[in-house]
Amino acid sequence: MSCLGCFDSTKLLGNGAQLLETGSQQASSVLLVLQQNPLLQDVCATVVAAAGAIALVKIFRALSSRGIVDQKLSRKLVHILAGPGFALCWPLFSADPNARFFAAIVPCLNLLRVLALGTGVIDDPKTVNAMSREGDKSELLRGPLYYVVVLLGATLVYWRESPVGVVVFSLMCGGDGLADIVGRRLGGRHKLPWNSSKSWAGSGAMFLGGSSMAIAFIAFFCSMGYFECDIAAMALGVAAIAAVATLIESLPINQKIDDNISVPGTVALLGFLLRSALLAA
Ligand SMILES: Nc1ccn([C@@H]2O[C@H](COP(=O)(O)OP(=O)(O)OP(=O)(O)O)[C@@H](O)[C@H]2O)c(=O)n1
Ligand SMILES: C/C(=C\CO)CCC[C@H](C)CCC[C@H](C)CCCC(C)C
Repeated sequence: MSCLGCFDSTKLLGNGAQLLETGSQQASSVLLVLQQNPLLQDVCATVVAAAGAIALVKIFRALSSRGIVDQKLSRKLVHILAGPGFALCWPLFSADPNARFFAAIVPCLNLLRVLALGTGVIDDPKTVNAMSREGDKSELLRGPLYYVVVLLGATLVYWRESPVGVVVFSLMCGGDGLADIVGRRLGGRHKLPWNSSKSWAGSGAMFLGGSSMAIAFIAFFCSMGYFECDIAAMALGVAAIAAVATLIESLPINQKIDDNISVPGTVALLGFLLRSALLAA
């Protein structure tokens, strides 16, 4: 009896393998065209990063508006993920000296978005909730605004040429972001003697999270050939900077100076002073 419902699994696998081969050939030819056309490559990379930014915020807008993720946690997760997510797009851009200006378009667009949301030009309470502590749109004109400006600065000033830029966003995103999440949950009674609103657990998370993200990204960028580095010397330099930035973040000053200013500012200053350690060949 012929089995009408049966299928030739061998033929199906063969077709699948053929499809995969065709797809990879097409992908290779697209990559070849992009490599031969830096302008097109940078435009495509900008579109990918911009789309990623939109997707990230939309995901946490949906999660926080459905109550799946607490609003404060949503804000911190966007804070932790946006910066490294953006930096992971940097290798998509060409080696052209103007590539950084294309990459800078992404934080610029988000700067405009944050300004429009924070001033009410765009009325989108759910997105405001995903990026604010209490849902007050004017809050976006502080932390989130400074955050995007820092990413813009790291892109234009440091780009893929200096590990200082990596340390700047790593300590702002992976450090300060994690300090909040860990500190709120594990901070408990072990508060800092000089700041009862912050804890050893939070500061420990800031140091470990920020320095780990920085070392990981610098090792990645070194492997991409963006800059030479002696991993041991670089790790020491990162640890020293992370320790000072952690101390600054722990001070009771964030009512006067936002952490998204004090932490990156400290790193930029120390990075300049320690640039030889970070770039030791
Ligand atoms: N070193 C730290 C940092 C934060 N926290 C915990 O995280 C909460 C929020 O920390 P803070 O940095 O003040 O958060 P925000 O200012 O809201 O966050 P952002 O830096 O994004 O402005 C603190 O109240 C505290 O419970 C902590 O225990 N130890
Ligand atoms: C709530 C935030 C900070 C408060 O401390 C973070 C605000 C995030 C910005 C609105 C979005 C920034 C997007 C990046 C510039 C690009 C990300 C791209 C990537 C592919 C996710």
